[in-house]
Amino acid sequence: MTAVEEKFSLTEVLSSFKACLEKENQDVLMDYYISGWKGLVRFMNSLGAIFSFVSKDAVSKIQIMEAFRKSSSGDQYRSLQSMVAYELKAKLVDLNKRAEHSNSGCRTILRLHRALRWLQLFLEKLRTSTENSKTSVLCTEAYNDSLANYHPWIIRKTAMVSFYALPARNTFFEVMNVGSIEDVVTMLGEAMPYVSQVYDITQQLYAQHNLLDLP
Ligand SMILES: CCCCCCCC/C=C\CCCCCCCC(=O)N[C@@H](COP(=O)(O)O)[C@H](O)/C=C/CCCCCCCCCCCCC
Repeated sequence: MTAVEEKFSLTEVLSSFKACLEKENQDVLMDYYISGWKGLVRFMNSLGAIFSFVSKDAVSKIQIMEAFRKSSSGDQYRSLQSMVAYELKAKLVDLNKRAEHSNSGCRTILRLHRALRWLQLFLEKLRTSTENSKTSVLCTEAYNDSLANYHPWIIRKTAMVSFYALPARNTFFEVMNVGSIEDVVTMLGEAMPYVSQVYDITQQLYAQHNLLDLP
């Protein structure tokens, strides 16, 4: 690692999800949402090449959202709420089948939003796990209760196989770069409510606009 290369700390990554939440009106701010995902991808890349098929997909979705933010309509993508209002009003979302607007912001964020549910479940399982818990089992359970419901058979099988390559619980805690196991458990207990809040607000926003099944 070079001097300028920062060591990954899960605390900083999860703090992006806290920063996402705008105080006054509970808007979910896009730049922090993207920044949280970028940090998670960095973590996943540090786990080895076997997860590159997952990180490539996450990266391509992050890039779609960054491009929207940098475009001439960038202000409309300031928050998830403003994005939904703008794209729906301008008819920029394919509601029934992928066609003209195959990579709308709404559908792209929906994929990340579903993955956030996996993260929420997985981190909660890690937080409450015991010394003998297997990370592959925790990850599989979290995946089956979330993302797997949206993935075709081939992706599900590939994902399941890759979970066996996850490091052991202790190594996982070390890579998080937070401190002792007790420190990790405390940090997760403090940070996860913000991730859950971001998830819940997004879920409510998408439900309110019937966007939870975008193709
Ligand atoms: C220990 C603490 C930190 C944990 C940090 C984990 C870091 C996780 C980073 C990213 C998570 C995964 C993001 C995956 C996004 C998947 C979005 C998706 O569902 N895409 C599919 C649908 O997209 P469209 O085709 O409709 O555009 C796409 O088909 C998926 C392709 C890739 C396979 C996704 C498998 C997901 C497995 C999730 C578990 C990752 C395990 C990482 C273990 C740490």
